[in-house]
Amino acid sequence: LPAKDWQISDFEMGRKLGKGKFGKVYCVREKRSGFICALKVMNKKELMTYKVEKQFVREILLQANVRHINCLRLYNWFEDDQNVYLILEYANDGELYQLLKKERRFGDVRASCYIAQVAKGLLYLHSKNIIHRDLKPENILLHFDNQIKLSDFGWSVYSPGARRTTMCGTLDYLPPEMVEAKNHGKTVDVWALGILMYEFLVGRPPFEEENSKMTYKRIANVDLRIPNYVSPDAADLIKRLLRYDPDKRINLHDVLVHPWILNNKSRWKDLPTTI
Ligand SMILES: COc1ccc(/C=N/Nc2[nH]nc(C)c2C(=O)Nc2cccc(NC(C)=O)c2)cc1
Repeated sequence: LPAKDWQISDFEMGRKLGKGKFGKVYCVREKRSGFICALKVMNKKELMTYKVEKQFVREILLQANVRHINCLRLYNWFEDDQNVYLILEYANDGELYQLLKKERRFGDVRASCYIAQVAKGLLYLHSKNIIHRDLKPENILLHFDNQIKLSDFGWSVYSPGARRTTMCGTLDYLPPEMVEAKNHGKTVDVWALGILMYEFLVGRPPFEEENSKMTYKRIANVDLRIPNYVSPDAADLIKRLLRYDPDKRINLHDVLVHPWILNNKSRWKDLPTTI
């Protein structure tokens, strides 16, 4: 990363955007240039207790080299005695999760607009041998004009021979090969794209159960139930994404030319931008 040493006094602190897993995020303005960005402040002691320094280093190394319209930029980072700071791209409309909660579920036009951009972001990451591995509405940020930004690369891995890690938080997005602790590759993100698409259209992930044993079971059996209000094209793509066998899952290039994407593309420009 460029040598320029940043420090907290280089920034005017704006509103607190929210609390991430290991730190707080603020909207800030860089004093000299007036540039608006997001500053993620992570307490060093906390990082130590949670033993996530490795994850933090990984987040920096991976995201610093990521340059794609659908991936949130990490411009730089710096530290002082108490904290480490990530200087991140600012996405105006925040977590997609909030919009999904508000709307309950998305129609085909909005869902396909977002799924196409997530697929493009994943294609780019996979082309750089980065597997995201933690795709979920909370990790997707919205910018003007319904622009999607994949964020939170703390769980991503560089090498294709991805190490199996225990997932904190939701199990809903785990594919069978992770549930059965087999080795896994980029196709874990294709499975997660299927979960995300189902959640956009139905308002909840497909294998959600009140306890994790049940969720595991339903994932391992790909016990998929698609409500009949889901359009046939959408149902077809969901089934092609949520294939048990990773090698049988549709690839991300074919997602972008699937009828559900092509038939809705012309109406993306008419989508109201989230206020
Ligand atoms: C509470 O309403 C909100 C509306 C918009 C935002 C915008 N966040 N934008 C961001 N740009 N770059 C980064 C990194 C972020 C970010 O982390 N936002 C964030 C962090 C933690 C929680 C939330 N919460 C929500 C609702 O978006 C957003 C944040 C909060």
